[in-house]
Amino acid sequence: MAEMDVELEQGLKQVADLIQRKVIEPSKRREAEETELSEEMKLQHAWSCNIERVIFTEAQLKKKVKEMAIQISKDFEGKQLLAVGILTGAVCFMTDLLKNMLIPYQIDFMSLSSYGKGTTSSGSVNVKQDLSFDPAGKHVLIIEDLIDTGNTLKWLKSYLMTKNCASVKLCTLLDKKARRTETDVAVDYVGFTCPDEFVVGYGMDFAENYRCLPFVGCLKPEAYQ
Ligand SMILES: O=P(O)(O)OC[C@H]1O[C@H](OP(=O)(O)OP(=O)(O)O)[C@H](O)[C@@H]1O
Ligand code: HPA
Repeated sequence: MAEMDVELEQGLKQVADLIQRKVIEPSKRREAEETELSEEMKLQHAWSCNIERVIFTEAQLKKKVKEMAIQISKDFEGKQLLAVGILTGAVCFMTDLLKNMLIPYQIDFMSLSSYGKGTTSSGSVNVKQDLSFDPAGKHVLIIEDLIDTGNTLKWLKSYLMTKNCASVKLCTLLDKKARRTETDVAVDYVGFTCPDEFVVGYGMDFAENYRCLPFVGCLKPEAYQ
């Protein structure tokens, strides 16, 4: 069995054991059965054992995303909005953001990568999947989970400029300002400034894991080894 599968298996056993031993209260078990997992149970989630610290809780994310959706809806009112999500990290943020929008929009995706399995940018952007239709004439809103060096965004903005879009704006949930090397790229909507740590959860990964966590946190050093 792969190392991560063993960890997952162990995590699930821990949760089952806590329920069996009634460490988790019956009322909370009922909540879990009704699909609204309690905060404690979420922290017991299989991969949460590798989390050193929760940086943004689910409640904080929910509130911020709603505020952002309202602001964006006001700014794009009356415009043909095309929301372009950058796979894969932005999926959780994007779906929550769009669910809270008050105006109509179209959706498309691009898949880009510059991190691979590590925690540092390779510096070059790899297009794994391009837009599926022509964005010409549309007001494009790029939706990112996180801006780190700014390399991906700089490349993306100049790429979309060649497509005759009416405008190109950028929205990100997290901005790691301290790590920016591309300082001349404007970010139009930012959820939170992110500490200079490698973060996971709410769509963000380390080697494709942890995207499923409902909060944003940083990993224990041993989880990288
Ligand atoms: O500002 P930068 O240094 O360019 O980093 C930001 C990019 O890195 C992350 O994607 P990643 O390559 O990790 O792919 P993923 O979304 O599939 O996890 C993130 O979603 C951004 O697209
Ligand atoms: N977490 C996940 N993916 C990333 C990060 C991060 O902190 N920085 C750039 N890509």
